[in-house]
Amino acid sequence: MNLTEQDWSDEEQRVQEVTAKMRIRITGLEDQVGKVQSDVVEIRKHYWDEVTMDMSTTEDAAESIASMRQQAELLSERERTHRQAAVTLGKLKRLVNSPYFGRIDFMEREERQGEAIYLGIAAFLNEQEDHYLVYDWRAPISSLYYDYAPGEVAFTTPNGMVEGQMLLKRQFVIRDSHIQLMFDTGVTIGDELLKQVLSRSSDAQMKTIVATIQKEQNRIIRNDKARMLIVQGVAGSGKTSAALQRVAYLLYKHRDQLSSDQMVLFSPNPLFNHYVSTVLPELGEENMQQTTYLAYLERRLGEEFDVEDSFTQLEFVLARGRSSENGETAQEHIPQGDEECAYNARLSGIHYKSSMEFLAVIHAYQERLMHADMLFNPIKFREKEVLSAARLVERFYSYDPAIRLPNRLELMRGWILEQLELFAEHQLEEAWVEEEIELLSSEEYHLAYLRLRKLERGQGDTFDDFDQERVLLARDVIKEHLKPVRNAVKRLKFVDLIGLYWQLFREEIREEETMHEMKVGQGSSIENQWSPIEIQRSPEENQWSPIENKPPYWSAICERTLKELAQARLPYEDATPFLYMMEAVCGFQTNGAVRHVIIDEAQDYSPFQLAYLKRLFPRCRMTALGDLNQAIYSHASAYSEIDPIAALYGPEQTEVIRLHRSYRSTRELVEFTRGIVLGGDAIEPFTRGGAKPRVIKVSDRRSLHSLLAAEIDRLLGEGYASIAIIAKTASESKLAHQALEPQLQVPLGLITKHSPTFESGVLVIPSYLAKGVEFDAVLIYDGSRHQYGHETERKLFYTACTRAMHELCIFSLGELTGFVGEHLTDAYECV
Ligand SMILES: Nc1ncnc2c1ncn2[C@@H]1O[C@H](COP(=O)(O)OP(=O)(O)OP(=O)(O)O)[C@@H](O)[C@H]1O
Repeated sequence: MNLTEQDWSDEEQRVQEVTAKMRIRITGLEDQVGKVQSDVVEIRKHYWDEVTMDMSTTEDAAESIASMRQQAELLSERERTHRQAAVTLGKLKRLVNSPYFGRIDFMEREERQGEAIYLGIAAFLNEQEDHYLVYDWRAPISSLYYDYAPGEVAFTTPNGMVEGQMLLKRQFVIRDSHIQLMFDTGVTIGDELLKQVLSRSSDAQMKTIVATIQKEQNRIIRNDKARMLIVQGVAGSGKTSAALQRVAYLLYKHRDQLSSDQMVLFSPNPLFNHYVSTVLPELGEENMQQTTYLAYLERRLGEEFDVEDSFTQLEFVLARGRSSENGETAQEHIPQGDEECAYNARLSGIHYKSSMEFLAVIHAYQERLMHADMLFNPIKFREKEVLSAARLVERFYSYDPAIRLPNRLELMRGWILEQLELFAEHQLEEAWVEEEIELLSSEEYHLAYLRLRKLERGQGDTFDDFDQERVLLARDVIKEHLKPVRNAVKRLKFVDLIGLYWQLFREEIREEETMHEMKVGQGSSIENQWSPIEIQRSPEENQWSPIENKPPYWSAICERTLKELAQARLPYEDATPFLYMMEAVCGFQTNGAVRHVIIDEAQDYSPFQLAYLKRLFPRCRMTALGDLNQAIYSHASAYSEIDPIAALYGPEQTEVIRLHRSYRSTRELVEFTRGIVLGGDAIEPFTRGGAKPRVIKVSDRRSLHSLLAAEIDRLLGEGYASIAIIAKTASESKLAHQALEPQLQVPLGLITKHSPTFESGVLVIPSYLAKGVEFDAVLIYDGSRHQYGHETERKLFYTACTRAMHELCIFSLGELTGFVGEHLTDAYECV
């Protein structure tokens, strides 16, 4: 389809006309924003001058309040107008540079003439506001651009389906208000433009893809039906991109009911949060809430526990077989004997505690606690028991057994607070109270005296001041000292949650590990006490355990769990089950305000974690984006066969969309990386060509570092802006950074799990932190069999290699990893 000179000139003229109108609108809006801004300043400055305050009579007071309200309303109306005008101005300023990227000529059925529809990142109307010069890419009619080639087409509007013919489809690249590229296309979105976009240099921030959204990605973006939308997409297939455009789409479509703070994105790490944070603002939308699952766990459990993060857990798992990563030749270290047992036990524990089976165990346990086995911390005050744990248990089971656990605890809370009141009365004559009163300052005495006078008012002179004052002060002292206990009771700290979790693993506890040795603390408040009592049970009851099918290494799992708990440490695999059990007992915390939850890298969540999130956000729709080939954690993945995750809301409410085409990397890179994983044949490369990956074998670390430095120089010389040296672990990254930094002419960044952001340039990054992000060139620090030898490391290696957009180079200290099998010999160059 050849474009004529006339076409170019007509389109260029239209761009000039439209952008001229935009400029006029911008000038008008700038004036308006300036004026409203000064109105706001003026109103604020003279706020009280305009308000008449007179409280002498009821009428005057009412009038004063009305005048105050009027002034406040005026201010907030002006502020709102200012905000709206500023937002529109921002959008127009972005539009004027590149007003649109696509055109479709659509002729509705029964009509005789087509209409040219121009699509941009925001809508723009003519002066009379009765005709769109530019349509928003999210408008119903715009879906034609993404879903169809010219021919018979249809789109859905709130009033039903509209059918017709697409007569023309044209794509533009417009910069600085001039057309740079323009072509007509016969396919949905022409590959030419996409190729051009993808061959750009990568950035430390993700870009919007609205001009080149692919048909299958559009299905994700515009899906409005599924309660649970699961996307299984290969590396680089645009899952994150589609998810972000989806957020923008939903905010547009439901703009009257949905705001950005009702949408939450769960990212793999804080670095990623920063990486995606500019996409929505670029589209003129506010960012949704962004968090990580880890940050959530930390918020809920961090006060009481040292919660392990997922990266530390992963580092533990990856440490298999490596005792030293610092030496010239790292020693192969195979765990032996007890050490091996401990390693395997942890793996088995990680797997089991993340499974739906363990979730079912907690449900069964919850049922059990309705009738037996509940544990409480005794209520203590000044080292003495006010209420023993046995007394609390007795009280708990005296309530109607049909009452749910959280409601029963609610009743318990009220009862304990009453008991504390009675207890306080009995303390009035205690010697410690007298001692505390003597230590009070004269100011506190004086305050007590004033309060006493107030109490005595109107009661004659019958009081004995001295006695009354003493009682008053004593009450104050007791109240103050009991405050932490009362607060702890209000927060349900009398429930022995640690003991309850421990009880799940109790059978295997060895005799000599008595309760006393396991106490967490010795403080005087119930907050830091852990002293569960033994409950008298019949022998049959004692044998009860909710865990029927015990996983391998069960007794070692129990032992480890107990030891960690005793030190107030919560391994990552225990954090979610603990939280779930805690809420099953004390009541689930839910967030009903959030309407959309987007989970990126969903394959890294266990079925258990997703079940927890479902509970946490009961009114939300979920979008889960993942790739089983990038499941790097040892726990069961919610994405294994997609079954566990699909079962979450049931088949009627679930939709699965698969993306097979990879856009990030060149065809050569995809042809190589897909050979690393099993079933990789289904991964389709996009037709952007480049150099084959290179493999460089070295015999020692010294040559590794000098060859790496030379490769970095070469890549910088080629003009690549972002180059990552991907090491397997944090310690390997540190080692690489230390060795390479002195050899480079440019700054070398080191990314750790604490890094909040990253910039373009050259950096060293551990493999698991590179998830979700991309670089122009990737250098695998050591892709040897020694580093990537175990089957569980295959996906980590694949994830690292798939971060590259244009170039990939694998260095290997010794024999190359077996994941690059013989079938791939032709797919790379050996240097
Ligand atoms: N339709 C598109 N138009 C332009 N670029 C695209 C398109 N789809 C994807 N891309 C680009 O491909 C790259 C990979 O996209 P993205 O990070 O969203 O993929 P992903 O599936 O989340 O990857 P991974 O699972 O490997 O992290 C990005 O640079 C993105 O901009």
